[in-house]
Amino acid sequence: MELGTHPTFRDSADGTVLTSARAGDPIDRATDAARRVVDALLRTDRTNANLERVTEELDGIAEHLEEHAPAVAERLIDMWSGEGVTRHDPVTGPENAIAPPLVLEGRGDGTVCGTVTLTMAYQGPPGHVHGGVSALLLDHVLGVANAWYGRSGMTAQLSTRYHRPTPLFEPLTISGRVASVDGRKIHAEGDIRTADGQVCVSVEGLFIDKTVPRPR
Ligand SMILES: CCCCCCCC/C=C\CCCCCCCC(=O)SCCNC(=O)CCNC(=O)[C@H](O)C(C)(C)COP(=O)(O)OP(=O)(O)OC[C@H]1O[C@@H](n2cnc3c(N)ncnc32)[C@H](O)[C@@H]1OP(=O)(O)O
Repeated sequence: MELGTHPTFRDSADGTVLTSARAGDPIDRATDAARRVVDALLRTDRTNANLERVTEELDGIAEHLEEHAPAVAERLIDMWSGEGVTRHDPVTGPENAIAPPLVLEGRGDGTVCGTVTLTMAYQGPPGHVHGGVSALLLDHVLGVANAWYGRSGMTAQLSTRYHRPTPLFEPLTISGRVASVDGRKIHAEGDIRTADGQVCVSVEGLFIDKTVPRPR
């Protein structure tokens, strides 16, 4: 999706979903299964006697997928075309097992937001979200907020304030918006809140309008 075709708050309805739907496609179902494996590996008994067999089976699955994979250069072109843009990123991408995945909606006031519950794979301090993961989520949400506003840019600076530990296993609302634009400089801000509205993390980001060419 080129930015020119990306929905903005001026021409799209409040509540427009800005991320790719997690569909029933085989790739989305396989990626969901991979997320489940990551979580189960973190939770399973460390002395589970079947871990050798688990390793062999997972290696077998990886080998099968690799045998059916086109060259990286080819995939890099294909994944940046059409809806691909929002299918593979590490925050909202339904095809990326690293992504929670976060679903984002655009609001009529220019804000984008989404709710997500993070599990063990995203842990930093005991029972809480890793600070780098919070920064990753917010960086991306600000990027999508820029697109919803009608601009796009590279992150030049992301100032992050951690107000209180961010809980795992609880719904978190992540939101972002453009605060101001000054030529090529896009100032955006956002935060992560608990269900009762407590701010855990807030960010201010400076994005510089610059188009990085996509592989062709
Ligand atoms: C991504 C777009 C996708 C669009 C698709 C739309 C669909 C929407 C769907 C989904 C959204 C996806 C959302 C993704 C979000 C993720 C974003 C990232 O992860 S980005 C990767 C991490 N960031 C980098 O790798 C940057 C590395 N740095 C650079 O490339 C350059 O330094 C860059 C582009 C930031 C600036 O370089 P220069 O050469 O273009 O511009 P100069 O002249 O240096 O700066 C311009 C002005 O900005 C100031 N400036 C630059 N960097 C600054 C800084 N760090 N702090 C303060 N000011 C800075 C300068 O002082 C200058 O100001 P004066 O015009 O003189 O007033």
